Amino acid sequence: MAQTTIAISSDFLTAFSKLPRKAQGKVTEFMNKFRNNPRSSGINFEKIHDAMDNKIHSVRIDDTYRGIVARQKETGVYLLLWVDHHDDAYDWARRKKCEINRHTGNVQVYDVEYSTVEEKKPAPETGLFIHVKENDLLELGVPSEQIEMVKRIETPEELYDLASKIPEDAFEGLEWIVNGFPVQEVIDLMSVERKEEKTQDFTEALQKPRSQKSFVIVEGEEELREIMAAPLEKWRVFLHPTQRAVVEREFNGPARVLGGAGTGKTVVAMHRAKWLASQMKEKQKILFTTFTANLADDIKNNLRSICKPSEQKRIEVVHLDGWVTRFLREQDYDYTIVYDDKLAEIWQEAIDTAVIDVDLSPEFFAEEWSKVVNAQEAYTKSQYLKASRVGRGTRLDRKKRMEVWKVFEEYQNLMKENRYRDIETAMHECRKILERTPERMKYQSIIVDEGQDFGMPAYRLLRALAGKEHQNDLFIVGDAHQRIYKNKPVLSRAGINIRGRSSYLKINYRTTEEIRKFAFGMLKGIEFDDLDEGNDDGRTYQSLTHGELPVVKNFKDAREEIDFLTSKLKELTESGVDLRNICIVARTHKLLKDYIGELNNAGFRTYEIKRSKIDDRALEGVRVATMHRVKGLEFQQVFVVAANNRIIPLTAAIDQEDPVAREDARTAEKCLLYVALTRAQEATYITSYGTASEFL
Ligand SMILES: Nc1ncnc2c1ncn2[C@@H]1O[C@H](COP(=O)(O)OP(=O)(O)OP(=O)(O)O)[C@@H](O)[C@H]1O
Repeated sequence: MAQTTIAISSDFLTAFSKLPRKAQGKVTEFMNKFRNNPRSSGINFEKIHDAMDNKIHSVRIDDTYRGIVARQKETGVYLLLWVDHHDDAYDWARRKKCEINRHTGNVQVYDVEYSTVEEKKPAPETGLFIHVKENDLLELGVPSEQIEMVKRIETPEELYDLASKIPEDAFEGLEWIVNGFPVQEVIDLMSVERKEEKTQDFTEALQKPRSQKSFVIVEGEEELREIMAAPLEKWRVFLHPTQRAVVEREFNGPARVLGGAGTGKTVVAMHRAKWLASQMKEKQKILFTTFTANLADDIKNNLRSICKPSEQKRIEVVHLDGWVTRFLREQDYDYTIVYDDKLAEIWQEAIDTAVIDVDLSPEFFAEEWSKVVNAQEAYTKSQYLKASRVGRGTRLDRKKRMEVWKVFEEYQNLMKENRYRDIETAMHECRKILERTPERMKYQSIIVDEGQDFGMPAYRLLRALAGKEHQNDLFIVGDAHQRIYKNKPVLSRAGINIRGRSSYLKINYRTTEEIRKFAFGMLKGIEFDDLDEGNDDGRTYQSLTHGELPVVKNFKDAREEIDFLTSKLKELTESGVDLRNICIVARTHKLLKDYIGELNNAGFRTYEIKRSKIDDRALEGVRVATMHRVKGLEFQQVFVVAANNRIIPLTAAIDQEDPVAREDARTAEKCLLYVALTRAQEATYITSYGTASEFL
């Protein structure tokens, strides 16, 4: 007797999630029984007589519910495909086939009724896929029985209506084509993991990454319990082949993964951490680091839900500033790291103290310090005088540079006197300590999320922390389109060579295609880097879902805007949307406070998302956050409010005397809007009053 393999499909989990809680309990109970012995008599494993596929059977959950299972007898594979009321489950099952695709080698579930009832008339000239050769459709994974049906599709809407009937992977390929991508490019994308040998053995076919996008093999009781506990958190179980290809790969050195908003970069980074941890030797450790503190906490929680305790204990998750502060404290380093307002005060004092012959603003000095001194470690006068100023817009001749240096000298003195450090100088000092003590603890692997926001000192520190280049040393995910802080890294200049180890994620799992396109439109005409020396045009990128276009509204005054907002919130709650899944996003904290006041007055409880606190969805209230704080998060509905002139872009942020810095700041403001809009899963509203933002 062949060994038994039990796998659950993604669709089964979706169907399961829709059952009443009591029925879910029964299904879970059944699943345990089934896992122990699918052949036991209590399972009531029955053939469905008029089913198209003789592998498809029903199983009895209770008097009301039935599960649908495909069995390949010879291999002992059981695939749990669906669960529903008796009649509905049978209806679903009758039309289905579960097969290994002859061309792609993966397991597919699809509808065959259409191909038998359709009249055999020629496909219309206007068919969306009339230009695609039959062989190419087969290569994309369209089952031969569905070729005729696909050729008859005339509009994108017709294609979307067939989503549940076409195999998931083939549907994805067809959607890429509808969105204008060349057929060959789509075939290449879809066959990322294609192996030549084809199989008719379900056990083998389930191992293909393309099958693992839709099926998970149940290994043990604990794993089954966890899958069933959060059936809609598909990211924990099903990875896209393009995601799996970077998660489970041995890289000979640093690797970089780019991808637009919502393409699963964080998901990939987390699975990568788990995968590395699962094969690590005793005492080896992984550092998983991000730019923002609240995201690090989120990641910590999510890792807990996918990792075994033995894996978890090898992964340290901390935002890099937090790591630096802790490390320096452990070294008895007697300095406090200071930010924004405090730093601005020190710069002003340094300018006031130094007697200089140039008229430049505190912002100029701060930027020059970061972009030239810290970026190139030009900490002495002679180094600064020689340092490259490429990327700075204000020209400084040697004489002016010497004047600027006087302020830098004062700045360094003041920082020393007050026992202060800016974070980038602190990172530099961490690295120096590490270099002096090479035997000190290093990380076997480092994973970086939000890689676009780290600067050069951060990457040099990470390079030092990972030690000499080695297998799987650094794994960096990021997206320059979401750069909202001032840093701009060039990995190669920090000693991180990713050549030949670079990938793109192309599917947006979060937002609708309509929101994605609208948000991406904000960035039109801007050139973005790839965190290294190349560009990233973000072009090959699409969403899996569709919905309404973003709603853009301008009001006479703030009162009218808030009335719209509160009436919309009422409408949404009445239609069943939970306020916890809605986020109101404003450009500044001051504005946010006004909205919180207004919302509270109107009877809405609010929950503000803060810097170092996760968005705890157990707590009630409509979410409110600044644009910076929503980075990395997601909500069903997003309202970007006060999208007014002088607020987006924020005058204070773009008011820079250096022309390059000013242009960068304008780009960062657009990126902020892009980030805010792409947090939405289903709908976005952008409201303004008075004169609307010039970006709209
Ligand atoms: N393989 C997958 N299956 C199902 N859902 C997925 C998958 N990969 C990602 N997702 C979902 O897509 C959404 C976006 O994922 P994630 O936050 O990792 O993307 P990201 O690229 O890091 O986004 P951003 O850069 O916008 O912060 C999340 O809801 C995540 O659960």
